[in-house]
Amino acid sequence: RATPVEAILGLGSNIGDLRVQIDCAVAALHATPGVRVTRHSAYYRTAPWGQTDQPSFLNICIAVETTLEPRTLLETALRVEREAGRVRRERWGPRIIDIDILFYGDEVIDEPHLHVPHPYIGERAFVLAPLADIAPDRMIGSRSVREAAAAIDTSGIERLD
Ligand SMILES: Nc1nc2nc(S)n(CCO)c2c(=O)[nH]1
Repeated sequence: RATPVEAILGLGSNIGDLRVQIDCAVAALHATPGVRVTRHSAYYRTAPWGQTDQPSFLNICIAVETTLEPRTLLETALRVEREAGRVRRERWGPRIIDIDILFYGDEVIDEPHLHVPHPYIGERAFVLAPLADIAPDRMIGSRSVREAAAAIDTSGIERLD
């Protein structure tokens, strides 16, 4: 596409050196032609959501300016996960790195493996907390990210300095 659009990505890791793997994934995304990282949230240590008998996660959100189409951005995220050594096993099991596309401009996309805005944003404190650092005024349904982050139980979320 000719004009860049802002996309918001969520990254998580709960195996290995969490911070190194998150930082390497961000660097790999930034090094991708057509992707420029413009904002980075704080790091959060977060209790596992979904399958809870696994190690806690490190989560962030980043904003990127991208000229890649949504499907190509998804393929880029999957490539970065593979290059970090991710082997897709259990659907919600532990992983070296997980990259979710949370928003792509204001587009609504419902295609196989590509659902944007990400369906669980409003229910996941591990997404809302870092998201509120970089996109507090984005809307999730009728609420802003800021409002949703203030309303959700963040007892399992720790902001790291
Ligand atoms: N705290 C936390 N729980 C999670 N459960 C899944 S699945 N994931 C992977 C992202 O969908 C996470 C995560 O990144 N953080």
